[in-house]
Amino acid sequence: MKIQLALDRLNIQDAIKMAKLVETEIDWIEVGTSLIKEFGMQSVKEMKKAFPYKTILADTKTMDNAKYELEMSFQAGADIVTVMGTAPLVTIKTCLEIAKENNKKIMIDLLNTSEEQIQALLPFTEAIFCEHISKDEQELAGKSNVQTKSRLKEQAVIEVAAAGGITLETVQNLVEQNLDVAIIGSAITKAKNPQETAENFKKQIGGILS
Ligand SMILES: O=C(CO)[C@H](O)[C@H](O)COP(=O)(O)O
Repeated sequence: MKIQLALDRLNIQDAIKMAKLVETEIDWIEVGTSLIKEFGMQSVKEMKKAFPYKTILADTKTMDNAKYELEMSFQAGADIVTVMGTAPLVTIKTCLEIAKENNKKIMIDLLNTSEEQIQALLPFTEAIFCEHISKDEQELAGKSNVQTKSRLKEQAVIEVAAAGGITLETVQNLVEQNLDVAIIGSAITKAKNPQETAENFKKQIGGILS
């Protein structure tokens, strides 16, 4: 399982510093929606410049304007861009086309996506699917990833990620389900010792698989 470091609610320089601290323990770097909203595509450009050999995910959470938003993100240096599963199918299909033209990928964020829509999306096997519990659901409705039981891998040959409040304790649940990407934000970025925490995540994931 890969670790995607989610960088949110930081300025660009602090986000780069955080990623440098844990660079060797993580696989992909996510430029979080909050950075993109606050600093625009500059945040993606600077992250790619600082980490040219890492996979950079731009968490644009695209809902519309697929061609414009994806081309802009890929030009800025993103390797993967997110689109919401609740977006119209034509938007998601266009995201896939633009990603293919650029030899890049998309991640479909399934936050609040109906079962019917998920079934319509499963044939898009080139995409990565993300089971996501939002900040508001975590903080205001008491949901956590320890409850996530993804059925996606039983239904299609796809890469599946999980996001939302993942901790050293709850990551085991994802490993046991054979998920492909653990998206981890605050458990690392807000830790007293981010480097040690990232190392522990890596050990935890590696330890269970070996
Ligand atoms: O997409 C996000 C917020 O919308 C975050 O990337 C995701 O929730 C991971 O961060 P954390 O581990 O802090 O929940």
